[in-house]
Amino acid sequence: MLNVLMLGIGQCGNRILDAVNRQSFGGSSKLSKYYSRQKFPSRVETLAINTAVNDLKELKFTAAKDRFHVPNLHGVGANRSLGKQGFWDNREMIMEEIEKRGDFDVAFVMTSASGGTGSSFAPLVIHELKNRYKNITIVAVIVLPFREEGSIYLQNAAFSMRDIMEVDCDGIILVDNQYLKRLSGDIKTAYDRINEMVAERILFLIESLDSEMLSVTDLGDFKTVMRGGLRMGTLGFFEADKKTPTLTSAIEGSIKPGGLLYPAEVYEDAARAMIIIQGSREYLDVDEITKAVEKLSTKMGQVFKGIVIKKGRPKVLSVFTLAQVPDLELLYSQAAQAIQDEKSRKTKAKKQLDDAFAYIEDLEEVY
Ligand SMILES: Nc1nc2c(ncn2[C@@H]2O[C@H](COP(=O)(O)OP(=O)(O)OP(=O)(O)O)[C@@H](O)[C@H]2O)c(=O)[nH]1
Repeated sequence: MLNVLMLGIGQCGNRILDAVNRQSFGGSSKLSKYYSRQKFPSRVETLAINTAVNDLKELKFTAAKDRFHVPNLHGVGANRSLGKQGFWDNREMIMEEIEKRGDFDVAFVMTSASGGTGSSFAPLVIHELKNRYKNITIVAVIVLPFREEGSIYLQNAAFSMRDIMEVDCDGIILVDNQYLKRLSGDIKTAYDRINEMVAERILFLIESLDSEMLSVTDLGDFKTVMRGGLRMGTLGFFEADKKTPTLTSAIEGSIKPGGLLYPAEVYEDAARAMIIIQGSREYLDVDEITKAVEKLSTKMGQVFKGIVIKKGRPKVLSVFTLAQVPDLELLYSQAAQAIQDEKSRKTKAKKQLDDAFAYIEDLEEVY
């Protein structure tokens, strides 16, 4: 049995974790957490961490014991320097809260890249986890901002992603708000929908890694995929319905833009992949699956496949890492421009104030 840790840090991370808990309680009743046990296949511990107590209060499906407020802080207002300081000041308390939950094989650390709390805590937490749990696999689930959210969010995203790569995280699963905002007109519904999509995919992955598979993929394979290419990638998903003509088209559907959490030309850009198919035995033709996956392997290099017998029409999850991420490069160039603009705005404002003060430089107040 896998021991899984799921951390949701900052508001965005907390909300995704709440969506995970909602789905794993198997219902939408606000009261479900009081009387039902989570339906995880593995031993899964969830913990929401935040500097803002109100963000934690807003959660509906995460038990009170799984919400940790870093004391004496009230959010860090998108300031990553304050966030890092907040983590260092409370490091032992935060890590104890995690460690008292026992040993773990794999951790998912979920956060936005662009706020203050999650984006500054996540790399530091990952670093601490790597030191304290020697064999743990750590995958960060990182939400990129809408590009029009402002210069501070953009610069935070750029620096926090670099910090996460530097702490030797096993891999990053990218979720792009900008790419996914097409799912809904208003922002609240878009958030909910995005969070549900992430939760559904991560739960599917955990369940599959811990299932008796007809064809096996395990945590080791997952780690190999995540460490491929740039060590960053994303997840795709496809649920077959009556209109899906073949299993092959369901597998191909899982790497099409509609099911991805981050824009990628999978055939062109993927470095390694893992395709997991779940469904009733009558739908799962192993030869067909093998052929479809082999076809993908010729384009992508290594592709692991997993087949899980589970009642229902086929559902396919694709996990892949990328060898190139042109969209991310664009985000970095936008961030660099935003930092320059911010700097020159500051210099200009300071000069204007200095010029104003210069008028009274040699004068005294007269009464
Ligand atoms: N997908 C998704 N994105 C969210 C959600 N809530 C906030 N975001 C995004 O997260 C970014 C802001 O980060 P937050 O998570 O709110 O910030 P934080 O880590 O709590 O840090 P501070 O508020 O600065 O202390 C923005 O890019 C938002 O668009 C959510 O529920 N879902």
